[in-house]
Amino acid sequence: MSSPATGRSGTVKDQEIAAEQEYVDVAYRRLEEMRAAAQEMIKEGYRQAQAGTKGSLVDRDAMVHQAALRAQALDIADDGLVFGRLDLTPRPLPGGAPAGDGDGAQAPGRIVDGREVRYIGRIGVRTRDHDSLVIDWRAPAAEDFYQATPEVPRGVIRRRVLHSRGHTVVDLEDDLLDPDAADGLTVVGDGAFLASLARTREGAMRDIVATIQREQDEVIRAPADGTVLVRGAPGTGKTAVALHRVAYLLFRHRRRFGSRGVLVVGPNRRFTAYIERVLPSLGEGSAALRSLGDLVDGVRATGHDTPELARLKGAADMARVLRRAVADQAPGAPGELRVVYRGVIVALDRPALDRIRGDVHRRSRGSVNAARARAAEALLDALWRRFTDLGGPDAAAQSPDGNLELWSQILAADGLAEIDRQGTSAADAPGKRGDFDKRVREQRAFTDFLVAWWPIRRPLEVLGSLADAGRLRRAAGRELDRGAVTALARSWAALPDAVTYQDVALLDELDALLGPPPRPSRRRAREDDPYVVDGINILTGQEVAGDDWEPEMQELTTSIERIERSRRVDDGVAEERPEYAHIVVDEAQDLSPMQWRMLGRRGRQASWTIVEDPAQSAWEDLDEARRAMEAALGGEQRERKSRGRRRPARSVRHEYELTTNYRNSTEIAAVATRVLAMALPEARPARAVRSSGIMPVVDVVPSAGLEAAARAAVEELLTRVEGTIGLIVPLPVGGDRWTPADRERLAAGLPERVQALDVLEAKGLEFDAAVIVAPETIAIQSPRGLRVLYVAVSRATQYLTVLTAEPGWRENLTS
Ligand SMILES: Nc1ncnc2c1ncn2[C@@H]1O[C@H](COP(=O)(O)OP(=O)(O)OP(=O)(O)O)[C@@H](O)[C@H]1O
Repeated sequence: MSSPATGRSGTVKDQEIAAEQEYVDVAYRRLEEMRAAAQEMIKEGYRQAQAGTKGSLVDRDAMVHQAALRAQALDIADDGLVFGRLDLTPRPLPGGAPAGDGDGAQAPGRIVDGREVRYIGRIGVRTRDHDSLVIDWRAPAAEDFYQATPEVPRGVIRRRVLHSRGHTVVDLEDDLLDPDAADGLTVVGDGAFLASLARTREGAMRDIVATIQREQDEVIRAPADGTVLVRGAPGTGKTAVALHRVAYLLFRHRRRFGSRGVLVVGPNRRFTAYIERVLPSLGEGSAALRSLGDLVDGVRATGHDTPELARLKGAADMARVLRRAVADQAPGAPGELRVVYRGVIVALDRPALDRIRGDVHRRSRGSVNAARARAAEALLDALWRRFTDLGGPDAAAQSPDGNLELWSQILAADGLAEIDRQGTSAADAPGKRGDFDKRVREQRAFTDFLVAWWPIRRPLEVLGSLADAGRLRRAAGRELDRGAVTALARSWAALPDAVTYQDVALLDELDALLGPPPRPSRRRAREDDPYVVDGINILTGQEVAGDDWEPEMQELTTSIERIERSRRVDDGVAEERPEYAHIVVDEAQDLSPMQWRMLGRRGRQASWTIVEDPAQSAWEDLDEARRAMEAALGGEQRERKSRGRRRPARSVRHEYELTTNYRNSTEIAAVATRVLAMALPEARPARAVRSSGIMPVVDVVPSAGLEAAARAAVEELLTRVEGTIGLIVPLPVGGDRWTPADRERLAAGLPERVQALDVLEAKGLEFDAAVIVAPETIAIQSPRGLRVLYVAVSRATQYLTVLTAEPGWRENLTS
């Protein structure tokens, strides 16, 4: 029989802790040796470099890089290396479970007293003889730790969680899964897991490796292909699970995901700052973590649009508007082209030029900037046609030099460059197309026109040009009404200084339409290249290399540096848009169609993990966003193509629902459930598991006194909680109250652990205590106001204070 020691015998527990400490000490000693070996490898790499040959530099590069990664992973494991122990009925591992690339993937445990014992930890640790000391939590042999239940024990008799501080085991908690097989096993525990949920929040999310629950583990270990779609109410661990899944994928499929990269996308910068420590604490520093406002290199969103503007900017229609904007002529483009050929003036007027522009655009979608050469050829075609219509070839044949002098003067008077006279007397087939093209291309009148008429455009400049309401109206088509045009044009007057989160998706769309700026030309400057003017190739806008051009000798770099270099920023536009092997999208219910398009371009070959709670969505037309999501995942197309055939791996969908709320106390969850019932009567709330005995407070105060009451509530809470406090206010819609300046004033002089934020900024975050101001305002600020309020009231772990100016809201929230 097992000897339950819970609550009765501190001594038994102390003995158990001491025994575990001995084992943990052995693991740490071995970890120390492994760290020393990694350091030795780094030194060895540098020693090899001293040989100085290229080959040894490459070896050094690889060796130092690998060793540095290893050393980093070992350092990270230093805190709480071992956190779990399984005692199992001995049995073979499920045959041939694929081993990961990492340590300890298939390590069996040790046999002790007829039972198999496995220790689970942050990384795999083996003895010098390759016996397993600690199994990596992501390895197949660790699955039982998370998956076993009393109903399906999977051979597990006892599961033990070790709580440590640094290298010291401070507490234990056991689950007895198979009492019949537990003879002689001690079982201790006092609800440490639930207690850990009530811990103080320090403002940054922490990893949950030691306490991942079964339904969460299923998501973490879900297949690597296709799309994993995770739904769950606030606090069910969606974000935590998504991040642990990244660590799992990188461990089990290091080659596939490590080299092509994993992108984690969160709604805003505050959120990415909140979660940024989780992956490094799991030893994974290689995933790119970006907010929706930081996905385009060289651009940084500085604020949010009002819900109304956000809806306009996020709608799928905007893609058509931008396509038309790109096809419109650039600001300052000349309206007429005049060249002289052998004494004949040939001109194209605005309508003719517009037709040419339209034609070239139709053929150059996605590469508008690179189409300047095509535009030049189209202009030459049109000029030639015009010239032949004028009977030019005959005239030119009769009078090779014509009245060149006269036309030079006319051009100069118009501010156009003088034509180059050199070679004009050459008589090679005057009046023929080849001669015509050559001589026209040589004229500054032509080349200067080309540069101004088909400029290399940048996304920020194009979007900024739409601050001109006339220009935006031309691009708007039927997609935008008058009011929308005015509102949007006004919002873009702030560019390029104030880019919003929604603007970033539009900039990415524009970048995709414009294409990258033409590649630097490696063509040598040739005397006879008509498009090289003053050492610049005007088709590409790049300086042309001279005769002394040599391929650059690049210093050998680590692979990380090379990746960085390939994503270098040029003038606010990424040279190459990075594509990823896996993309994690958090708070996906809030992505607009335009944002989905932006992500789709980064994951054309990717598998996806999408995490969402439709009940928290601030987006009005979920169907439109859903269609955009499907398009981003490539689902729609592939479904059609694969009809009747096996679905390709990429389009496979795995759906999961998380059902337990680990954040809110049951008392706070009850308030959230009331708001959910108002927002979405048919929705199912998650089950909260921890009751605190602390009742939420709803106070009614006059509207004018809300700020003072909020300040007082925060000051009071500061005396009650040690951790973070969120002061959550309505959006600054209308612009006269709850502005960023107001929020700053509200938090002025308060400690850093108090954050004053608007309801949308609070998405995904959590606090020990939250003060929600004016729920009545939040609820009506946007068509989805009640869902936004639901987000706000589900942020706190311990204390919730709501301040309202409407007495009815006390009832709404509490009775
Ligand atoms: N298995 C677990 N063990 C310990 N803590 C957990 C566990 N699962 C979740 N948590 C904690 O619960 C809290 C909520 O998790 P998380 O923020 O991931 O939830 P969410 O579903 O993303 O919430 P929201 O929808 O509000 O963004 C976090 O503090 C997280 O660390």
